[in-house]
Amino acid sequence: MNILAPVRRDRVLAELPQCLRKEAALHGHKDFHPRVTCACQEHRTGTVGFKISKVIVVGDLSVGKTCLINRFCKDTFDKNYKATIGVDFEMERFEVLGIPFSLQLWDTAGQERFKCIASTYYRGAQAIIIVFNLNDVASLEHTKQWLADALKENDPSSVLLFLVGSKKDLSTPAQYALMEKDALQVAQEMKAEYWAVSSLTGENVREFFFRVAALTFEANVLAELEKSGARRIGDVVRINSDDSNLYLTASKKKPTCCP
Ligand SMILES: Nc1nc2c(ncn2[C@@H]2O[C@H](COP(=O)(O)OP(=O)(O)OP(=O)(O)O)[C@@H](O)[C@H]2O)c(=O)[nH]1
Ligand SMILES: [Mg+2]
Repeated sequence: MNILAPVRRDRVLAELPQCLRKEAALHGHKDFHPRVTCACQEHRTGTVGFKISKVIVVGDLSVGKTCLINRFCKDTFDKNYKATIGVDFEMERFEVLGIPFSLQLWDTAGQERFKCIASTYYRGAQAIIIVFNLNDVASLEHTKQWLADALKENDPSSVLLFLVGSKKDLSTPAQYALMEKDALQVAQEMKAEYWAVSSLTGENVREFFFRVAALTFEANVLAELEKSGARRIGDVVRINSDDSNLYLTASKKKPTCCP
């Protein structure tokens, strides 16, 4: 996909999409961070609009990673299982608060024999999506190992984590409620945001990826502002030759709306 192609109208985010469950959310704020909104209004988002953020999708074989990506990116669903061999990826271009923002979604293989090829692509992720099957408790238990492997190649302090239960259409409300209890606990332990989706019906798929795009964008802009802030603070000049202790930052230009 051409990175310079115009953003589809249904990939435009003007507001922060909400989390699924407050108990396991990366944050429960209703709106984007005020510094982010302000930076976007003033087009002070640095390199964010030109960057592509890497998102990796991991989890047991056949939990539905490929179907999840295909439902969002192509709006298709294949009921036949075709194992992913190694990795595959899709590009998705968004516009968040008026700024172009691209996600590269890496679909990795869950099968043990392809895992070592797939794991070489884990590095440099800004978000990790760990998928399990809502109808298979073992796949939930394995998510901790998938996370540990993915974190070996990434910075745990800056990467965003999402725990996603798939195939929601196959569980009854009672079965779902039981599984959700365990899944919320795992998500809290991992410090991941919890979602439950169905690629067959499309339930929550778009909402989930919008949330991933929005939170990754927000984290990117905040990091960019911190970097530019650090540069300004380091850039000092002495303004009074009589007082050797008096220093002032070089940039006197005040932002118009930032706190
Ligand atoms: N009913 C139902 N079936 C699903 C859903 N998502 C995936 N499946 C089915 O589950 C099987 C595996 O789906 P994939 O998306 O290929 O699984 P995967 O996690 O990519 O598997 P690997 O590539 O081997 O790691 C396929 O037969 C899909 O049709 C869903 O939401 N509901
Ligand atoms: Mg696959």
